[in-house]
Amino acid sequence: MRKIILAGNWKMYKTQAESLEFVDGFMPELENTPTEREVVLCVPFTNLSVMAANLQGTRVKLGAQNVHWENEGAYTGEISAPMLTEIGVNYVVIGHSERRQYFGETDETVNRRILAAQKHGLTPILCVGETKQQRDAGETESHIFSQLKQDLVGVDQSNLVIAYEPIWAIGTGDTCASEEANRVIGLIRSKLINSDVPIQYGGSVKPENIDEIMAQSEIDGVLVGGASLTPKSWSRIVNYQ
Ligand SMILES: O=C(CO)COP(=O)(O)O
Repeated sequence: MRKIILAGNWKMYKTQAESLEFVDGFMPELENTPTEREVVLCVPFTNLSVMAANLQGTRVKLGAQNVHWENEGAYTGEISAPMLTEIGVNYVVIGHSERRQYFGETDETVNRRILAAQKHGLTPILCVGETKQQRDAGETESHIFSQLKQDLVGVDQSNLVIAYEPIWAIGTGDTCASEEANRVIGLIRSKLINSDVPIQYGGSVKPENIDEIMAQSEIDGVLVGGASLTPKSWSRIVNYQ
């Protein structure tokens, strides 16, 4: 049985005070969520400690949004895996398209970050996906296969989550049709050694489309940006039908 993982990616949103307000509003909504669904919040680094303290004893798992490959060193602005595990972080988003697009992340650095995360017991959420231009040129599959080939060198597939996030569907309201997301995710699965790796869909997931997305046979969860920021929409997502 593949694990179902519903993860919110808060990106660069919420102060500590706003995070705590979210927890107060959201936790009561989790009471009826089936226990086999893993619920994760990937929050800004500055909120990890306060969230760890406030989520203690709950079923919500904590995630970070990046990790460096060295344990320590002269890498201004970076955060290492031991720094995250000390706080109680379980998951880390790696290779998000925003990091690849704005911060020079390459498949080589993505691979190094995944290996470091796994070495320290963190579960990487590897993001892959194509641009609109690549999709229009019929290069969706070749691009994603190339990302997977490079990003997964030496990676332990028993402690891994993959998120398929078509870049053109992120933050645009333009969701990838759920059947198409299902098809691409099936193709991603066909390239893996371990076919039980949970594969999420991400890109304009909302209360209005979550039921249809989760009804797809290959989709094991979602990675959600905007709609994970309010208790109301996030609770509707984790409580999908
Ligand atoms: O990038 C995403 C999650 O990592 C998706 O963002 P949105 O849900 O806001 O489209």
